Amino acid sequence: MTEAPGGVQVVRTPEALRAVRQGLGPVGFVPTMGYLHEGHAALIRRARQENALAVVSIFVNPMQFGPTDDLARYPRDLDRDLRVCAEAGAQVVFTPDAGVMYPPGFSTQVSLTGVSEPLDGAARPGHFTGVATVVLKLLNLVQPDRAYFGEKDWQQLAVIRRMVADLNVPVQVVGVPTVRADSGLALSSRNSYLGTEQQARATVLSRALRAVQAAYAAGERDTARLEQAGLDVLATDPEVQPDYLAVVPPDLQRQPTVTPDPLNRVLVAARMFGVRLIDNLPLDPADPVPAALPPGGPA
Ligand SMILES: Nc1ncnc2c1ncn2[C@@H]1O[C@H](COP(=O)(O)OP(=O)(O)OP(=O)(O)O)[C@@H](O)[C@H]1O
Ligand SMILES: CC(C)(CO)[C@@H](O)C(=O)[O-]
Ligand code: BAL
Repeated sequence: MTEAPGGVQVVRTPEALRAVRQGLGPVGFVPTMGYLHEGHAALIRRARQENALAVVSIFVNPMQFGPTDDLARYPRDLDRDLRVCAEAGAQVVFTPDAGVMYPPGFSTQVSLTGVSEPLDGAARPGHFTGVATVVLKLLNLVQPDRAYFGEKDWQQLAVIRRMVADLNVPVQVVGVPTVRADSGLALSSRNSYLGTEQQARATVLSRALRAVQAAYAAGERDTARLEQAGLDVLATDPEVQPDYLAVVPPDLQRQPTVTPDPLNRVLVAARMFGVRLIDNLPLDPADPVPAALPPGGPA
């Protein structure tokens, strides 16, 4: 165990983690892949506010990357991350090596059907198996009372809620609203691949989502026509290569028409300048996400 500037304890093994975790009050846990930004800081601050101890993990999980994904070039800066963690109030950072998480002989995978299948599940085969497997391992290692995930990764949040409910994992999953730049661009570690001008162009994603919200507010209830309102905006920039733009109910299974539900969502994934970006918004901006009705359905 080492102590970084700001008083954060850095631990790299399950044994050291168990030692710092022992005997303390409620633990809030924020799993991340590092290269932290204000979106991560919002999760960490919330974890610290609601718990005695805030633990952050930083682990670029190879299992959730496909063979053509950006594992090798994924941005990393541990010193800067430790400063963000300290400023946001984290007391412990768990940053294991891949060999600690996946020692020789590792053979287990956690796979979900249903909520993990459409959208990013279809676009990134195996991705949610990698996410579910590592998140269950991290939850077992940290044993938090609450775990915090961003709504920016809406489908991931739904997958984790489903897994936690299905496998009786004793943790409360907390979703945290997406933090955006003033331009509307959702903050994301992968934005660092883009220059300033390219980030300005990438606001086309959130503008497309808002066009769908506007069509819904104007009374449109046909899923394909709602989606077309967003696709028309994406088509204004020839750089955009959409993977999907989809209007979905809480279980993420697309239906021909929309039935009112506060968890209806519009999600987009697209490649721009060689970078894959995702974003989502509620279909009706007047709908807050109800605490008792999580994405993925009631537990
Ligand atoms: N803008 C944001 N607002 C709120 N939470 C966020 C935001 N961006 C990421 N998160 C959340 O932070 C956690 C860790 O995410 P991760 O480390 O993959 O960051 P990321 O910015 O989403 O990276 P990437 O660019 O790889 O998608 C996840 O629960 C994710 O949903
Ligand atoms: C939840 C997570 C840390 C699992 O590797 C990752 O998918 C992420 O950062 O969103
Ligand atoms: N935030 C999602 C992590 C990934 O794209 O692998």
